[in-house]
Amino acid sequence: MHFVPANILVDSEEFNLALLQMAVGTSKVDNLARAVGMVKQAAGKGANLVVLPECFNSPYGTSYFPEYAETIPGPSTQTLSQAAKDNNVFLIGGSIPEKSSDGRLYNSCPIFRPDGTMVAVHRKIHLFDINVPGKIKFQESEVLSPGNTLTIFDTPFCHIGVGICYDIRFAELAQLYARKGCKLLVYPGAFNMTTGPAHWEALQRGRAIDNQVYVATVSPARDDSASYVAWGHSTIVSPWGDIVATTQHGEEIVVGEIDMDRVEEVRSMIPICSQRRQDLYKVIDVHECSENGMEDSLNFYQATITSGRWIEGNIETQTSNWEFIARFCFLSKLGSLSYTFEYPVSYGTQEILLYFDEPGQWESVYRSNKNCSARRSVLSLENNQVIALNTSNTAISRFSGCTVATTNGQAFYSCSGIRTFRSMRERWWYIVVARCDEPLDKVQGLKFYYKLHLTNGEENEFLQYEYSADEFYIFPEDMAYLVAYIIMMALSIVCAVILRNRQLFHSSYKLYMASLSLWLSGLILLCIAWGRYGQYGWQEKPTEVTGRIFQAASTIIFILMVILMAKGYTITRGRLTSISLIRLSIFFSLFIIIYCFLFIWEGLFFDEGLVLYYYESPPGYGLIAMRLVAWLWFLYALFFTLKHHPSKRTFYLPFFIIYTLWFWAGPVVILAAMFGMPKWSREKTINAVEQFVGLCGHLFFLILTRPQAANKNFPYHVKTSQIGILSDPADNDTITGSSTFRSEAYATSSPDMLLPQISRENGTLPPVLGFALPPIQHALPSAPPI
Ligand SMILES: O=C(O)CCC(=O)C(=O)O
Repeated sequence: MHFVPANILVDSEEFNLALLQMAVGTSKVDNLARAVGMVKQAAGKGANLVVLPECFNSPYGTSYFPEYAETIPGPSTQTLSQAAKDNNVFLIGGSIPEKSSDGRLYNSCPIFRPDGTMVAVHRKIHLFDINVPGKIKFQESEVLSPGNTLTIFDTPFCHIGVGICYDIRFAELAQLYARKGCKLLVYPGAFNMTTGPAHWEALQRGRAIDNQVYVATVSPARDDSASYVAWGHSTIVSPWGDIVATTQHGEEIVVGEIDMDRVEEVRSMIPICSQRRQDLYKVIDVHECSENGMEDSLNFYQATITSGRWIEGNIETQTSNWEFIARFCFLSKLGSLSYTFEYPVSYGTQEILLYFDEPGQWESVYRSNKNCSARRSVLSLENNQVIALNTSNTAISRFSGCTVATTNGQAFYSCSGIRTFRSMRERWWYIVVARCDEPLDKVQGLKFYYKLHLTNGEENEFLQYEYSADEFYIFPEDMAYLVAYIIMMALSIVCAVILRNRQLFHSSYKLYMASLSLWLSGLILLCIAWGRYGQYGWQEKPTEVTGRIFQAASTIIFILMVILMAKGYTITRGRLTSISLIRLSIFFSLFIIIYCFLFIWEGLFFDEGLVLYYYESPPGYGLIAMRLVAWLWFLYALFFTLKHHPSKRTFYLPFFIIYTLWFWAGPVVILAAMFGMPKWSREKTINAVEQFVGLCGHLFFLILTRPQAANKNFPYHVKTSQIGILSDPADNDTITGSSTFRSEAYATSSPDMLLPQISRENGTLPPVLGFALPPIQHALPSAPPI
């Protein structure tokens, strides 16, 4: 299996932590070699987790950072990755000056698993800018930029939160780490000879006692000749606040045992977690906070809000004790699910169940008749597919990150945690909340608030991080089409102006412009929706649906235009028969109604658990059928128009071929995608094809109707001002009747009356705005006077 939560390794209550208080010099190569040697020694001492100090590959100081900075991944992280792998240890790589792709510098801590994979990089969040007059002045922000994210990673032992040096002064960060389930906080640091003796140990013990977690700090060894003299004293403090292991300031490896039972013991003796007055104060991770945020988190509503890769909602059921809440497609070395759940303790133990897309898993339970226990039984506890949301110390509860809080006299479980997923191919995971141990005679249903954040890869991977893998590339696809459409819009406006000056700006061309504008507006909305989704992780459904409604309207108008032109409207005839108008009205009303049904169906009945595409629905099939009926109508109309006006075939032949392909391309690709394509590639493929088909439809129209002399297909040869004259309102209802233009209306043979601007020498129209209008093509018998 390629997609394992990181903590599937054998759970362990105790592990050995080694702090490498190493001497750092001016040679990066020597520093790296020294670090590798010390990692090996620490592993030899039985360490499972090894930590390097802040700035271990470069001297500490703002003047050194630009010179020593390198990219991540880069030479230093490659060396560390190999060291972690060679010694089979988790390795927290202290910190190194990092140069990012945009040229900014960060103080960054890379973290590695025992297989050498880099699982996270923590960029120092709080920059060390202080001024203690006469003692020390330091201004990291002169050269460094701050990181913007909290960093927690999974080990088989516990979740670990990471900060760098000055970060330890911020109690809120440590509180959030603890609330998110961390039982060990690690701070590579380099305090100095002023603040070191005064605060180093006190801060560390404070963070440990406040949060009842282990805290470890790791300093470089002291070098009195350096421009910045480090304090040393790397230390491990227990949740009780006592020193587990420490040292002086020389180079040394400090090893201490971390015992998870000690955390639970301290927490049960002094239960500050459950005594917290969250009704009076709260520490909030702002990235987790939507507009309503945590303030509403203890209110329970019937409604479920499911939006984007941040997913938030409240569920309360009367009888059901197994509720599907979200799905996500992972494809990365580092997918993650961060969760917050809150629910009344009186509801027993609710569990998170994680299913994946194998036949024996999701397919065997969703919409099946199995009861809750049978559905739960397909999951593997060893693979951490069940997370019991309570505070007990069993294997499935221990890492749930739950505490008990009391609000208005009612006790609530408040749980926050992270699970990681690694996946070599696109794989869906389905998240369910259930309560299967409930006695059958006393079904109470479920009641919980939830907030999930599902991500793929590293946070700086804008095109992937917030997107489910089935949605990768939709945003860049749409942006590329947007550029193409903006160019096409500009060209179309130029052509429209030329045609208008020539009095050839016909209704059919206006329909084209309307369709183009709607498509472009829809595309802009889609780009906004997908772009903001990628940036913030909240799917902007209303913007996206409005974009799609605009594009649906564009398609309907375009089909109307194509059928009208096939009927010869504005080309060989000036008006439509009343029967035609009635037929068109009925057909297009039906088209609009079916589109409305599609959007309503999608809003009300779309079943996320079945991974359907919105065309896989009765209205979706109805739309495909309508498109094919429209094509038959188009054929029929074209046949009669060509029969009566064969001279127009230079326009109608390419028109027929291109728009036949246009009518068929969408349905064929949609059906092929529905029946022959993996589910995770459908949405992006159909999106690309829909945009491409839309683009081709508009582009070919623009090409066929471009007002240039070289355009032999140009369809319009009657002025807009003459349509009224040429159409005889008294006449009705037949395609060949006098509602059609008389053939001479677009013939060269009546230049004086109909096309007075024609150059008498060569039969071409004079150029307008640099374009020359096409030559008149039809040499028909001389015209009777109108
Ligand atoms: O907070 C302090 O006193 C020292 C912090 C420091 O040295 C650092 O952030 O690198």
